Amino acid sequence: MDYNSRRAHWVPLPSAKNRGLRTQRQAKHSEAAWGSTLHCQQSRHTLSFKLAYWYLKMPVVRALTKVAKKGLLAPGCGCQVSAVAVRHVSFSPRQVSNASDASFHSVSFSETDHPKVLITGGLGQLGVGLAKLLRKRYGKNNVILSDIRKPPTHVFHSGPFIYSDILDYKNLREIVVNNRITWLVHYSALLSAVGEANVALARAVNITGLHNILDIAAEHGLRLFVPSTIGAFGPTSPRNPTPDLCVQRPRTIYGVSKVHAELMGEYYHHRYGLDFRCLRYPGIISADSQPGGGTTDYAVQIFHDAVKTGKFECNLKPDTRLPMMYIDDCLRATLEVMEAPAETLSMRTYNINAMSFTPDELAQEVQKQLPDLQVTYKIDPVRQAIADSWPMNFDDSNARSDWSWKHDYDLPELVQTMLNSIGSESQVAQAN
Ligand SMILES: NC(=O)C1=CN([C@@H]2O[C@H](COP(=O)(O)OP(=O)(O)OC[C@H]3O[C@@H](n4cnc5c(N)ncnc54)[C@H](O)[C@@H]3O)[C@@H](O)[C@H]2O)C=CC1
Ligand SMILES: CC(=O)[C@H](N)C(=O)O
Repeated sequence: MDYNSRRAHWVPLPSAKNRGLRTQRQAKHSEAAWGSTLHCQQSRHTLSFKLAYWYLKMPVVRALTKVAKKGLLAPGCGCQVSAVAVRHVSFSPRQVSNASDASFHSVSFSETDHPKVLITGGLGQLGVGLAKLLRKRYGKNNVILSDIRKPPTHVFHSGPFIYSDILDYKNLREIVVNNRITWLVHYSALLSAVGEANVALARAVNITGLHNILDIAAEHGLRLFVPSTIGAFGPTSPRNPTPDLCVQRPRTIYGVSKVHAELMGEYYHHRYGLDFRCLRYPGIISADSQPGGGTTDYAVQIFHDAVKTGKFECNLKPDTRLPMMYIDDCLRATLEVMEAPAETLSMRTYNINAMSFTPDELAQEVQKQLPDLQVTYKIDPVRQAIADSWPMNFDDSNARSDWSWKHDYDLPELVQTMLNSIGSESQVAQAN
């Protein structure tokens, strides 16, 4: 499906004619200039010229180039320059033409049935759980977790793990090529609160890193999943509920980087046929993995503190309403949207939702199970300002109608599941 849908969605370069060119000779020069502009734009990325050299040296690509050149230089029949020829000769999001991708990296139907998945930033709150789910479905060795951190022993022994820094383009490409990756799940990011504490790093990881990912995915014909977030909206967005399409003016570097990711992914989809898929996650709540420095982290911490100490100090005001989701729903949604036939996706970026609550409502639900829990409030002004600019309720009707998204966990099930899980963990810890 991938390769065919890429072809179907592929949008050609503006033809020489459209760019107001008169002769084929000019057309040829213009194509070269267009290509070199792209190359110049990429000049900050190391290896660009080396790769262009490598590309020209490859015999099959060279042959394709010849054929394409013939197309461009064909006698003046009045025909428009062939889109395919243009694509073969000069065009690439980074440095390798899509034509060569089609020849060397196209995803066959059988590979699509059993994707070979790479997860970046896989040691955070969500990656290990996603790897577990995908490995169940596609086989242990078909899902590679990666991160820049050292994996804990149980993760290291649970399936393939590899070091990958998304800021290192060459390292990423090597992993994708050597492991014949067909799907890329891009989880690396700095979340909202840590992002505000280190804007330069957040910009590098969330924006420059994403550029590497997009180019790798486009060059190698990968299906690419990049999560977005409720944080991609801001104070001028409608907040109750927030639809898929509306004003997006976030006030955090995290939110800005995620809007950038949504737009770049959709642009690459329309421009190069990249099979980009994106879900805007609410705050995700999980028992056996810790959140990585976000605004919604309180909704995880309350469970641990309730079980361990019976006391919880909340860093958001009691009436701060935010959309939330249990991790199993989030991971299943990710799998479902990745498996959804392309024709069911009327959009490439969808809101998904499950529930919406305030710290006070969450505390009351926990107190139904643990009546002695004491909750106090000590507001973190940074997190509070962020939360006040985010959606209170999320409209995910498009996901529900297009690819049948449906959540399983509401607030009572979430609380019960979290307490059971953390309770049994702490019993095991005490027994040891
Ligand atoms: N957890 C949540 O509530 C939500 C998460 N998301 C998105 O889902 C994705 C995964 O989220 P989490 O697992 O919660 O994030 P996390 O913060 O727990 O994990 C992110 C991972 O990225 C890694 N990383 C940082 N710099 C890197 C680099 N240069 N190269 C490779 N990896 C690097 C970190 O080591 C970390 O393990 C993120 O993109 C996040 O924005 C979106 C909405 C909600
Ligand atoms: C909702 C998110 O994207 C994340 N959990 C955060 O709070 O930053």
